Amino acid sequence: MWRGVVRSAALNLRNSRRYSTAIPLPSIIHKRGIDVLHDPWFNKDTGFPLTERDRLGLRGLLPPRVVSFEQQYDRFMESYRSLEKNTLGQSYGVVSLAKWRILNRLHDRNETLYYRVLIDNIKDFAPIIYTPTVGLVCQNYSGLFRRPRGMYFSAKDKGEMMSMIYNWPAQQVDMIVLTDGSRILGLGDLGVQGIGIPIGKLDMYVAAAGINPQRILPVMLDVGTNNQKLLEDRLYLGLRQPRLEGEEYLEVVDEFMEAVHARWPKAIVQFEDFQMKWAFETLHRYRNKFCMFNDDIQGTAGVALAGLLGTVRAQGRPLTDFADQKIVVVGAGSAGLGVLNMAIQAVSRISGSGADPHFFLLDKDGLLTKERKGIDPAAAPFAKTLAETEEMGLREGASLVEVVKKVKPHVLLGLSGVGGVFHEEVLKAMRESDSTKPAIFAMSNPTTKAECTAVDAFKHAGENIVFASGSPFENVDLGNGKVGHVNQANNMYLFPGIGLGSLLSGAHYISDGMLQAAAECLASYMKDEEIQMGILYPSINSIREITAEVAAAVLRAAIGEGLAEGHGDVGAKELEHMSEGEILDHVKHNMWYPIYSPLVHER
Ligand SMILES: NC(=O)C1=CN([C@@H]2O[C@H](COP(=O)(O)OP(=O)(O)OC[C@H]3O[C@@H](n4cnc5c(N)ncnc54)[C@H](O)[C@@H]3O)[C@@H](O)[C@H]2O)C=CC1
Ligand SMILES: CC(=O)C(=O)O
Ligand SMILES: [Mg+2]
Repeated sequence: MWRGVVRSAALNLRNSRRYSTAIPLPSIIHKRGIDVLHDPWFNKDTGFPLTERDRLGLRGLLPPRVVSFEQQYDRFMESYRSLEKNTLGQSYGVVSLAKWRILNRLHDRNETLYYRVLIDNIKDFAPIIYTPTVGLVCQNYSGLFRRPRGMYFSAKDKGEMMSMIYNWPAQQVDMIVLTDGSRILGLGDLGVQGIGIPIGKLDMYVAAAGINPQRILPVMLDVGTNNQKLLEDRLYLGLRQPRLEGEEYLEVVDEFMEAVHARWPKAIVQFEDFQMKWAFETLHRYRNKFCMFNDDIQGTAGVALAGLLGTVRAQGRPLTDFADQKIVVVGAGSAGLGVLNMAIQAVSRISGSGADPHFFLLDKDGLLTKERKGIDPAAAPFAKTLAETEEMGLREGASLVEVVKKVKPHVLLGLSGVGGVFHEEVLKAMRESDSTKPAIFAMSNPTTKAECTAVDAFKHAGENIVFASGSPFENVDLGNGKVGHVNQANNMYLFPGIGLGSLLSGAHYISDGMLQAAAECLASYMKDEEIQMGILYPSINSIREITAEVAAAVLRAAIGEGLAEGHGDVGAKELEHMSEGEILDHVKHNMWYPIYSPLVHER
């Protein structure tokens, strides 16, 4: 048994060494003695070789035996597997928080080992450090809090941010994920507790894009919360005040962006889980000024578009038929509108025609039409005209069931944040779809907010559907050896590559062309045989490979548009002269891989 564990771990180590440099370069450290053991960036626990123990003043501070990295790895995995065994039969919440705790303790102690186990076991661990468990962690963050991670800028820090940013210990930061906690997954306003999302997203950056963990920065902008329960919670760790609004709010975000830009002008800032009004407002405000993007609007759009194009291929039709697909989008928020924007642009590109009438958008009040009172300006361009709805026998505010029955859509796509909104009647109505392979995308997170479960989708909508969800579900056993494949339609397939490609390009801003290149790369990644089997996205086990491809596509687009200025010692001219293959190699070469590097002490 034990030998088996060792063998498979060794295999994993070999497999994932693909993007590593053969001999690790030394890392300069300014600490000695016990401080080294307490620094998770440099700590190797019992793995410090004797010579290094001498050099860093560690002799006597550790038990005498030197344990190899592989042995440390196996020891952790054994503890993890026993925890799994010991918590069998307990509730989802108890088990997943226990798993999160054991990983979090390793994260806090030894980042090199943490990221290695994460990379090698990404399928098992992504659901813990990312959706769905990260949602539960955010909901319980104030109680779970032990050690800080990332930075917190609050409404009380106005006027101080330019100096505060220098409190961060790293010289260089490449990637920042920023939230104000106002719309955490489908869980609503979680205030300061939303910091779990930037932490989880940046873990995915390290695992998928190989961003060096010493160069990432999770950030919480605490401008208050409108969540009454949190305001009354005695453990709540954030500001106890209602959210700032209007100019007061924007002044805080402006000051933060200026401070980041002043210290790290080339850092990429990913906006994450902002409520819709601020998601769109900040994107418009900063996108030409800073190298930033909004993952919920732009990352999600690319992943959804890749899935939508996949469903056309799954029907055995050419991509030009995308323009004929009838798509019902449920949720007119930042994610749903982002998807519609990108899908409509894709229709124009593919078919050469203008805006397309085959998209139907619903929000909490049903079908959106031009008749809607007080329609949000961002949603207005997608509202149906009276003539269009009358032609379909529909009306303003028609229910989802009515819309599905009348439209017979090829695709039903949920980004509503409402669990179970694709109920039995809706799913059964999808059996009358005009598609030979109707597609159901239940993209809301976490699992409790998915518009339907995978089992219900295959049970009610039929076995010939293509199914995707934002959080992972197991494949569905359809009997007689048949399997209903579950895809994970999550922006994790794009944001790491968008971030890495943009970083290596050194572009001043992230253009539509760079984002489109990312989506197209993902869309063309899967082979026809896989698509025929309903597999629209790569396995999460190959997330490092797909991320390298996406990053290379983004970098190529930046070079093509003349936006690339280069990064580090590779300048614009060198990038321009690289072939496609060389660009991909350049990306891979820049992906950090967790191995212990020799530590050299400098005063
Ligand atoms: N799978 C993925 O990669 C991603 C998933 N999401 C998920 O999408 C969900 C929505 O995110 P945002 O658009 O940013 O939120 P949002 O709050 O901006 O928008 C939610 C929209 O859903 C609508 N809605 C609420 N109840 C509804 C109902 N019963 N029927 C139809 N529509 C209803 C609202 O009116 C609103 O238009 C969240 O659960 C989030 O986790 C978001 C980004 C990426
Ligand atoms: C995946 C993601 O970004 C969200 O659910 O908000
Ligand atoms: Mg998000």
